[in-house]
Amino acid sequence: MATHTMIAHSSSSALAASSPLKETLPLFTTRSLTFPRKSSFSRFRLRFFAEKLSQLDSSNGCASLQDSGEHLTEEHDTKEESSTLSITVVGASGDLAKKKIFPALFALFYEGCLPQDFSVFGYARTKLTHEELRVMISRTLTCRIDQRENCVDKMDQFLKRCFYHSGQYNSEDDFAELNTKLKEKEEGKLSNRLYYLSIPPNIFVDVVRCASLRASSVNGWTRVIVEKPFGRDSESSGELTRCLKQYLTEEQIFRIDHYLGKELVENLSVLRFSNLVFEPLWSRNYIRNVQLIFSEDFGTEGRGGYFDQYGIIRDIMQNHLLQILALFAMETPVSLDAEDIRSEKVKVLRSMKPLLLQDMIVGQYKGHSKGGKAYPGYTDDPTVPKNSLTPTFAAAAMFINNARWDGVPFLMKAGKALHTRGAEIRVQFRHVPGNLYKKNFATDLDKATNELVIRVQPDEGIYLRINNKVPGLGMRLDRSDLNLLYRSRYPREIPDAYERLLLDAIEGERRLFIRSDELDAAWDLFTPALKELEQKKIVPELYPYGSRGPVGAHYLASKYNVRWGDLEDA
Ligand SMILES: NC(=O)C1=CN([C@@H]2O[C@H](COP(=O)(O)OP(=O)(O)OC[C@H]3O[C@@H](n4cnc5c(N)ncnc54)[C@H](OP(=O)(O)O)[C@@H]3O)[C@@H](O)[C@H]2O)C=CC1
Ligand SMILES: O=C1O[C@H](COP(=O)(O)O)[C@@H](O)[C@H](O)[C@H]1O
Repeated sequence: MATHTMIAHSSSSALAASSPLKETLPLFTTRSLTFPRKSSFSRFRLRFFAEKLSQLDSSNGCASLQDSGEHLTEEHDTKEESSTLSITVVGASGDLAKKKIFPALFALFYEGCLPQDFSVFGYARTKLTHEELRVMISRTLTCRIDQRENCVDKMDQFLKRCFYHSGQYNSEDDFAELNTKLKEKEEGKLSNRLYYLSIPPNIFVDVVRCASLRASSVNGWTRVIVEKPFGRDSESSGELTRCLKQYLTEEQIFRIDHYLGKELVENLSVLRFSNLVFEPLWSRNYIRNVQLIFSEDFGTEGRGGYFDQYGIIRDIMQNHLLQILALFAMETPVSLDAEDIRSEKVKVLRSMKPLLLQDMIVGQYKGHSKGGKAYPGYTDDPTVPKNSLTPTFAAAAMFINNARWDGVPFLMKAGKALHTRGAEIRVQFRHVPGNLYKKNFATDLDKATNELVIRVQPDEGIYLRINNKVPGLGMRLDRSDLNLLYRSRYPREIPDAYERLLLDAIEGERRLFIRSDELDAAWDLFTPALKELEQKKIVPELYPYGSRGPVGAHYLASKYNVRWGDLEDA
């Protein structure tokens, strides 16, 4: 086994710079309001400082901090001026890079969240000039609604910092050339380098090998953001981790799950741990079931080739929904530090029962015509085999074997080509014992339990469904929502998940990235059922494009005496 690592390849000062200990955050003391080096300091804490200084303006918290130069120490200024950040987007010609990564980087620049001295490199095989890359990127850049005035100038400034290098993913020479170009931009300053692997997973290791051996920073940190999928099962995921760790330390690997960067997912812990009214209810004593629901109103159009190798369980459930579940169900972490939170997530994942085939159902969408328009079936995609059994829909019931959650079904449902697009967490509470008002409900009492809904997207919001009296002389009860709709409460645009996660990676904040033991625990829960599904060649239930999905999902829920909450909203 090769023993090179980015650290081994670097000088001793690089070793120090990339050591986790070096990235430990200095503590805030009231004696002096000294800011630590910004690049090693989480935005989370910078906000804390900023609030202390009453300088947080109405932006997302970065511009005000850049503007607060007079409060920074000389030491900070010197370090900031003498360091550079190079962000290399590997797979720059691809869908994700264009759709999400470049726009997120621009948004960070626009908000003043990137360091003074940064450059962005695109790397891919496609032959492009710097100018062609800039034209490509410029098509997807947008400005925040409330600050449009200087948008064009800002875009120009950003695009001037963007460069392109064409190369093969397995060529050390091509990465050595990239290294030369990066060094030109870095001008001998302390250089921090971030690689974003926006490429298919089969070339992750090649890129990491070439980048680590030939294009890692010699005097600053080098970090690599790895996109999903992290393997197809426990074995392949373990193998990927082993291969990556030949070249990188765990601290250098930032495994991204972009759902963790979504505003409402971030808010989950705040809701739970900062409101006395929720935490006491957060257990089997009061919660009847929890539902994690993801739906898209479009199919796998354009991504059929990728999707067919993975399917909806690996694409959405094993990562996005399971991560939300872990945050929802974990015990209170010792602190908000990344390792404390991630350790609690691992604990709860390891307390879960691996998914059983009898606790899941799978579906696949078929072609459908509606309003004179024909919608294709999954297997109509030319990149998908005609006899594919890959699920585009799945529902599953999972359980946590610990004192808090014993017996509570956690139901997941995820599907493509459904009637609507959305992601939400639904918490259905138990009945009020000996309900005084049993006979005053017009509807079935079973529907009259409280429900807390955290709507991740679209129309981000949190609402609590309660029972109330209908005004009038009679005594009829109704259900209403106490509704925190973000659009009304916070009219400012919510940053995209990729913005938050990119900024965190730049700042070395690992809280929202997946640690390797979390990943192992997540795969252990799904691998046996996935294998059985494939070995037994289970045929998915067909559902029409644009429908509510297979009826099997209702049978699964009713087996655990649950009704899907989203259907009652409809
Ligand atoms: N697109 C999305 O919405 C999402 C994507 N992801 C993940 O992000 C990563 C990138 O996704 P996406 O941009 O859609 O991927 P693409 O298929 O668009 O690939 C990105 C780039 O990689 C190169 N590439 C593609 N296929 C191969 C191949 N077989 N061998 C070598 N190079 C190849 C191409 O660049 P060139 O030919 O110029 O070298 C391409 O532009 C993937 O891991 C994906 O799973 C995760 C969440 C959402
Ligand atoms: O990771 C993925 O996520 C997207 C959905 O992301 P969203 O932020 O638009 O909700 C999904 O379409 C894709 O299949 C999957 O790979």
